[in-house]
Amino acid sequence: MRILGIEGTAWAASAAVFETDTLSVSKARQDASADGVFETDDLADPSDDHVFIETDAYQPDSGGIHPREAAEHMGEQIPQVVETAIAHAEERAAADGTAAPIDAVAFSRGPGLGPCLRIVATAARAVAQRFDVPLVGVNHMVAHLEVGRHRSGFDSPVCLNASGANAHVLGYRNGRYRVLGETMDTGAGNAIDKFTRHVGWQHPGGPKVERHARDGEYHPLPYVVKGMDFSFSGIMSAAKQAVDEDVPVDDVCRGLEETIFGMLTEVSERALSLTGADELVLGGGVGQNERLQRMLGEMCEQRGADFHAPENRFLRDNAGMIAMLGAKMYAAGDTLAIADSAIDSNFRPDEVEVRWRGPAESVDRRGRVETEVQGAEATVTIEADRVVKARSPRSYRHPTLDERLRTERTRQEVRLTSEARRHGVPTPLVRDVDPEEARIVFQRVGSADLRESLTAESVGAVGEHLARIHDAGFVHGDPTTRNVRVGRRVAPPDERAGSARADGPRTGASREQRVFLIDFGLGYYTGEPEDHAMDLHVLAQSLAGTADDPEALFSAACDAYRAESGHADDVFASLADIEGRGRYQ
Ligand SMILES: C[C@@H](O)[C@H](NC(=O)OP(=O)(O)OC[C@H]1O[C@@H](n2cnc3c(N)ncnc32)[C@H](O)[C@@H]1O)C(=O)O
Ligand SMILES: Nc1ncnc2c1ncn2[C@@H]1O[C@H](COP(=O)(O)OP(=O)(O)OP(=O)(O)O)[C@@H](O)[C@H]1O
Ligand SMILES: [Fe+2]
Repeated sequence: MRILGIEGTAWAASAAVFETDTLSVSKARQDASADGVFETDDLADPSDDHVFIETDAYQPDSGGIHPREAAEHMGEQIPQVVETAIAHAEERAAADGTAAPIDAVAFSRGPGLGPCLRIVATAARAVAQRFDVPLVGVNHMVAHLEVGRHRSGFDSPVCLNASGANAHVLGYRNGRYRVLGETMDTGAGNAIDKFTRHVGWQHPGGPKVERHARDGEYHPLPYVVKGMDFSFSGIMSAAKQAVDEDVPVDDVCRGLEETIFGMLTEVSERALSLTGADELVLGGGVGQNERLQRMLGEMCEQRGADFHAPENRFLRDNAGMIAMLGAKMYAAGDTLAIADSAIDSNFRPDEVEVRWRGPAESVDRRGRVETEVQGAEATVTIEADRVVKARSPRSYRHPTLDERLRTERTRQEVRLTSEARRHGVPTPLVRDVDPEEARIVFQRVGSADLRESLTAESVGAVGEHLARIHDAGFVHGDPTTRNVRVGRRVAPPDERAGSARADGPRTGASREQRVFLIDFGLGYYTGEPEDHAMDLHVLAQSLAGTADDPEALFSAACDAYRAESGHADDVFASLADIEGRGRYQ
């Protein structure tokens, strides 16, 4: 199969030809499910794919990307890169004797700058008509992560996308890519580029920051991770201020890399831990950064996961990834009529109905029985009646930042775990603490993580508990389905009358579950409705990553929250605001 791809969401006027035999993989799997025989040896290697990419980059004279100039660039360059790619496809077809040079045309449908996208879509429609082949509308963000999955051969990895206008962690489940965590403000590259504009360096800033960071000493900047979400705006203001106050620019660049990439690595590790996945792929232009790749590689190695970063030509915006995903979509019958091929400049990756992956595939690998849990931050050893949680050093992080995060979070976890209990929220008792070693001994609670016991009752209890701690003036910071333990409630003695065993069958309220909040390491004191709403947002995202009916469960949590909270209206107003934030400007 040979597919023509066209990309032009912002800066890269790009066209590509992707030719593959590997799509027989999914066909081989389907055949195997029919007759039960599946020979992996029969599969072609993705590195045997033939990929030709022709790109003309838009380079602003000064400042950042100007939408009008970018569109002018697309208008001038797209026809020419497309003709070059078509000529290449025709040569390939002549060489191997195929009648048609291409089987389909794939184009970036969004997200991106509207005027640029329209030029790309018009070009794609024209080529589809000229060769009388189907049109495939590709989500650019999903292409950024599928290219890594395809090249790595991984089954169902967690995907970190670090591009210019975006930054998010995703995993596939139940027919869609689920956003497990994302930036609450700008994209990773845009944040860096804003800083370099302030310093007076030419766009794009990423490679310059990388060069300068090599000679710099780490300069501390604010580190903001909330569950698997994160924010860059505070870091950027602090970085600009630092250069204005004569901190050497090389040191600020080093601080930026250590902080931003430390955060992206941490949230990736959280996503691996939440889902139980043991594969990570990287996508996006910022992914070309060597320090980021090293951090992710080191983190994965330490937890026994596999990591893959595709080559740079597939990381930055390129039509190769569009053609590659286009091929998968085409093979799955996912084509567009010209009349339905409108662009979507806010096209989110979780809106895409994924037809090229099987329903049985999932990033979520649950149900393993473990006595030692490799959490995102800590190793947790589970004993008969206690658990030992040790935040071991993370060698991917700068040692100063690592030391600070481990001690602060250990102290905070102990303080807030106890404080929540004082407000009537079930939490494990703290039996021992060693802040120097970042080690806590807790009472063992519950019989399963919430993700293995997802009912409206248990998720509702989480909503109620969150409302209580929020009214008490603090947040949990990471209320995912792994940070809640569920167990049968042990009835008080008077309810036990007539029952020989404390855990035997009983009636009424005594059969209720007890729902414990654990892992308060990211919690902090705050009365801001927006911070409280973030807890609910983190819960909603983790339900989307682990539950089959996330909406119903989340609404159970919201109902219980409303019933318990003294300021629910403000919190839900902020939540609507957080969820409605467009992040593709
Ligand atoms: C919607 C689409 O147009 C957009 N594409 C995009 O932003 O281009 P991309 O090629 O994925 O990423 C460009 C960004 O990647 C950064 N970048 C490039 N090389 C870098 C490096 N070595 N270190 C850090 N950042 C780097 C640039 O500074 C720039 O901000 C997106 O995918 O979000
Ligand atoms: N007190 C406890 N009782 C029973 N199980 C526990 C307890 N504390 C932790 N666990 C188990 O260990 C797992 C990891 O614990 P915890 O979330 O505290 O570590 P972590 O490294 O912070 O993980 P993450 O950051 O991925 O949430 C939990 O999901 C739970 O299964
Ligand atoms: Fe991109």
